[in-house]
Amino acid sequence: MGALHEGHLSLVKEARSCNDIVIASVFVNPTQFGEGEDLDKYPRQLERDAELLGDCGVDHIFTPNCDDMYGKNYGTYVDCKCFDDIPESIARPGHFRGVATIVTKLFNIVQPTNAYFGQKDAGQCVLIRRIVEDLNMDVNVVVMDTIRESDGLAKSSRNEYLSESERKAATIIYKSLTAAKELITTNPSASSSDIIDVTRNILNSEPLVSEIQYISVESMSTMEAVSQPSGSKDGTTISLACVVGSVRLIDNIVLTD
Ligand SMILES: Nc1ncnc2c1ncn2[C@@H]1O[C@H](COP(=O)(O)OP(=O)(O)OP(=O)(O)O)[C@@H](O)[C@H]1O
Ligand SMILES: CC(C)(CO)[C@@H](O)C(=O)[O-]
Ligand code: BAL
Repeated sequence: MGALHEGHLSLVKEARSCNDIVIASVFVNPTQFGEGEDLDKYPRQLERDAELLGDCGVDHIFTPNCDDMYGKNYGTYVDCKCFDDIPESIARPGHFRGVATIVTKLFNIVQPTNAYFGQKDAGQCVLIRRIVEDLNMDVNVVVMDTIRESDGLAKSSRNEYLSESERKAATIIYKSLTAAKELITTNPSASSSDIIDVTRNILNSEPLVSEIQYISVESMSTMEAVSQPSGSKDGTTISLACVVGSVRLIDNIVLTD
């Protein structure tokens, strides 16, 4: 969606090193924003983005406007029902419908061999793999690790909204996730509810965390909640969404592979 940072550029660089032609899309997709969310204030800096993408050797930048993507009579949406109950979907109703729709449109327009996404948006990655499978799309989905600031905060375009004190406070997110990882490392049979309690207590220790929307331990391949990571046949992640000051941030880390 633009306002590019090293997280986005890591996807572009990997694409550049593995493909003949690289196309980057920059589009702030209105259908994935709910009412009262930050669609209008989302940072838009196309000139700077184009320079950064050029420096990474991108061949083409696709920057449609809203009318190009959703004309007057637009009426088709991709709705992945099995995603309705995951916490990010409950926190942002309609979000994944917007994501599934725009990604389907981008895939149809660009017809990529490989498409690159970031693990930071864990639910999005699982959703995209799901629509590719369900709708028989001939695209290889590649998921890249989350790129972080030196203090652990996941890079995000929304970090720009944080004041100085909120930016410092936001480091609690990664601290709380690494504490969860430590617990499962020292006690492999820990239950998800114990892991979530540890994470929640650490987040609650930071006064600038004004709301915890969810903390969940889930299967990495389906995003379904698991009650005990060691009992899961899949790898598991812990994901959370919280509000620092008035800025909503998400993050996740792998608990078990
Ligand atoms: N820190 C990061 N590390 C790796 N990939 C990332 C990172 N941040 C974003 N991405 C990936 O870049 C792609 C485009 O993301 P998008 O344009 O929505 O940016 P964003 O930084 O996730 O925005 P925001 O966090 O403000 O929602 C997505 O696949 C996303 O997962
Ligand atoms: C789905 C997406 C990757 C399409 O560019 C983007 O809109 C995003 O990260 O939400
Ligand atoms: N990558 C997530 C975009 C969003 O928050 O809408």
